[in-house]
Amino acid sequence: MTARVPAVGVIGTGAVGQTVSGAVVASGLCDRLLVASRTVEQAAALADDLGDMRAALGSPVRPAATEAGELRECDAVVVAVRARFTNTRTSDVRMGGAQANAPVIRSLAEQLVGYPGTVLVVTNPVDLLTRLWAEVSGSQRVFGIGSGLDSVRYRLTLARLLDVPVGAVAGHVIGEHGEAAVVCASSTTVNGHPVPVPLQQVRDELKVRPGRINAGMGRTRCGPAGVVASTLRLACGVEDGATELSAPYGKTWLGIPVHFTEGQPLPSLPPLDAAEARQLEAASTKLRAAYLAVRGVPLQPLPGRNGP
Ligand SMILES: NC(=O)c1ccc[n+]([C@@H]2O[C@H](COP(=O)([O-])OP(=O)(O)OC[C@H]3O[C@@H](n4cnc5c(N)ncnc54)[C@H](O)[C@@H]3O)[C@@H](O)[C@H]2O)c1
Repeated sequence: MTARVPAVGVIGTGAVGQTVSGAVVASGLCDRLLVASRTVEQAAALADDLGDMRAALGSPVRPAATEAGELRECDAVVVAVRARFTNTRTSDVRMGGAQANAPVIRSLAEQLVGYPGTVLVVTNPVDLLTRLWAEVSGSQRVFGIGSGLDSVRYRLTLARLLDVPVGAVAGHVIGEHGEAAVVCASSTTVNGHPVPVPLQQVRDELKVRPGRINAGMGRTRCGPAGVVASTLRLACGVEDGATELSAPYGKTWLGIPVHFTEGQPLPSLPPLDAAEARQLEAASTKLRAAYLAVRGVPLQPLPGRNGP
């Protein structure tokens, strides 16, 4: 196993990009952390701030600002960009970013065509935009962060409802990172034993939790950053294990468990009961249709230099 990864890149210096970068510096994952954003000023500012963190912690990670196209030398690149738009949706909220974010993802993926490292896409709607990045760039190791966060929230919620330690709970949320998420209750265990899952209470919490975090502090950032940081460790071969990632499945891309051994990914679907299998098929149908619209979004000039 690799002790420390040579270089990791982060594109986007907003809430998620900042928190991911801070987690990488604090954890000492890599030798160099290269950050890029819409403007060089944003990237330079984050690199300076991370430099302060590095000095305070004595971290080995050396941060530097760069441009997205220069990230080829990195072992892994995290994509946490967001176009400037106002999301007016009250349901299926993540889909609200499809038309605005697709041209940005397409443009960045074109700058990294054939990139051989791992790409972790965070930008929503993540299942569609991960697929878009993979198809535009032709890269083979492209995964989306989303179902891993849903699964962490599921295990936390179930542990609270059943009054057991979270580490005792094993279970997945797969499918779409959004309204069509599938809670794999039938294969969920506590200390290795099947348990009755209070599904409605779980679904209610999964639905309101992101909105509650957003309402309280503007954006969700620590949860996604934690999932990105742990996935970087798996994908870069620092440790073996599994997490739920958006990856090719059947005729679309959606969240499924992926097991990494020395950085090599192996997707594997958990056993599903009939209702869960139907829900997964519905998610797949929804994402296939939604992707057609995203793929048709033409490349537009990048947004101006004002704003986030
Ligand atoms: N998948 C998940 O689990 C999950 C969780 C939280 C957030 N998200 C998504 O992650 C994305 C980022 O969220 P955020 O809160 O950090 O957004 P944010 O608005 O705080 O930051 C977005 C960043 O992207 C940068 N950016 C915009 N256009 C760019 C371009 N062309 N090139 C480079 N950088 C560019 C902006 O300058 C800004 O630094 C959003 O789409 C959000 O919905 C996903």
